[in-house]
Amino acid sequence: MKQTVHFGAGNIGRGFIGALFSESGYHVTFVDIAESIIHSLNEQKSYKVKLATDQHETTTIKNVAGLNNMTQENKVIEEITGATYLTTAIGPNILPRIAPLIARGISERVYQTDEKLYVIACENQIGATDILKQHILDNLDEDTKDRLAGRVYFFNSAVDRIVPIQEDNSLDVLVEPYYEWVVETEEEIPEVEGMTIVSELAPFIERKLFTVNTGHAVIAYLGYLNGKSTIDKTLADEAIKEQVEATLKETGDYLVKQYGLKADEHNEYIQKIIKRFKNPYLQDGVTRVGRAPIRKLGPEDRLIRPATEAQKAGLSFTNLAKAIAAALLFDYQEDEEAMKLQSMIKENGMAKVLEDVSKLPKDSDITQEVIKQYALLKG
Ligand SMILES: NC(=O)C1=CN([C@@H]2O[C@H](COP(=O)(O)OP(=O)(O)OC[C@H]3O[C@@H](n4cnc5c(N)ncnc54)[C@H](O)[C@@H]3O)[C@@H](O)[C@H]2O)C=CC1
Ligand SMILES: O=P(O)(O)OC[C@H]1O[C@](O)(CO)[C@@H](O)[C@@H]1O
Repeated sequence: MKQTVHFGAGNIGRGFIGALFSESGYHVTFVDIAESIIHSLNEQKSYKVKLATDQHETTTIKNVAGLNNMTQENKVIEEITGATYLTTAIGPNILPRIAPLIARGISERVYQTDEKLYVIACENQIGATDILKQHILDNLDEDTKDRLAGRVYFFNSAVDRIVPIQEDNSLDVLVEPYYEWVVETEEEIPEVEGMTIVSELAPFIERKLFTVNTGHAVIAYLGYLNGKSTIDKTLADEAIKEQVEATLKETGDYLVKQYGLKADEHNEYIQKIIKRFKNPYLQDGVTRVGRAPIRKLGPEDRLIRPATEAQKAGLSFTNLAKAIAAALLFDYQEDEEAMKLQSMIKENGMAKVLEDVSKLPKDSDITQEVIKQYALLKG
């Protein structure tokens, strides 16, 4: 049986990427630090993926196992030597932490076999695989680096499926029915059901990140500010829905201009995404979707990049500035980044935070607009 190794046995790992590999006839080894998940995977050897629909259609995912990357390093290395694919869905901030072990696996592998290994990071970040690749290269010696060509391939990708935090401790995962996994390559690669291959990822990942993720972030931060618990409940508020649409009009104007999209088709895409957000079965918490606001306020991420690109293109960014202001007001106590952001704002002021976190010059028009919107939102 073909083998794949997937780092991150969380919501997207089990509910999306690992499930697609299993359905495509692969044995999937999940690698994670959560011992309870690893234990359950090895005990049960299967789990269920349930669709968030009226019918709750359920699929059993088989041929799965788990390894702990902290306590079973040698076994992880062994699995990497025998795998066809190595994927991650672990969170962009964690990639540097798993790169040394992946590098050790690759170092063993390239001296044992000429079989090809395909590495794909499935994270909400532009160029996530490039970033992972660089961390892996930093952990390889020159001889090993020379052996990568023709043996180890790195492809960027965009992943789109809403998988909320799961209610109980079971391995089973509730997921939305929609999914899209786009992988950038011109190589002929072994087929994986549900994987779409493109030669240029930029339009796909920007369209997804600046529609699904920007829209989601606006709902999460405004929902949080207005005391709402979930995404669907927030969208039921007409004023917030209008604000989401106004923000997606701004990202849409940039995307249409940048990638020559057809405006009416893009509007349909926006409406389709908003319909996905309304799914009442997901019960997706605003605090999950708003998680890690420092990452989300990064210069290349879902709020800042569309604002800076809109500004460069002479387009409106007022609603994006309001979304950024709402993110700066996300003071959810259980979110480490939210707490850090709040103390940074308290200590240094907003303009300095936007300079440090978002790489926006203090006197930029976006910064000035965010400060204005922040005051309006705070009331
Ligand atoms: N949940 C969703 O709807 C979507 C998530 N994504 C992206 O997928 C990635 C994963 O997200 P989720 O699955 O939602 O997160 P999650 O929190 O459910 O899963 C992450 C997993 O990584 C594990 N992990 C954390 N640190 C680790 C370490 N040092 N070593 C090994 N394992 C470690 C955790 O134990 C957890 O099982 C993120 O980049 C996210 O942006 C992308 C599209 C959809
Ligand atoms: O996973 P992140 O980057 O923290 O952000 C949450 C976002 O990602 C998703 O999990 C799916 O793309 C959305 O639910 C949401 O837009």
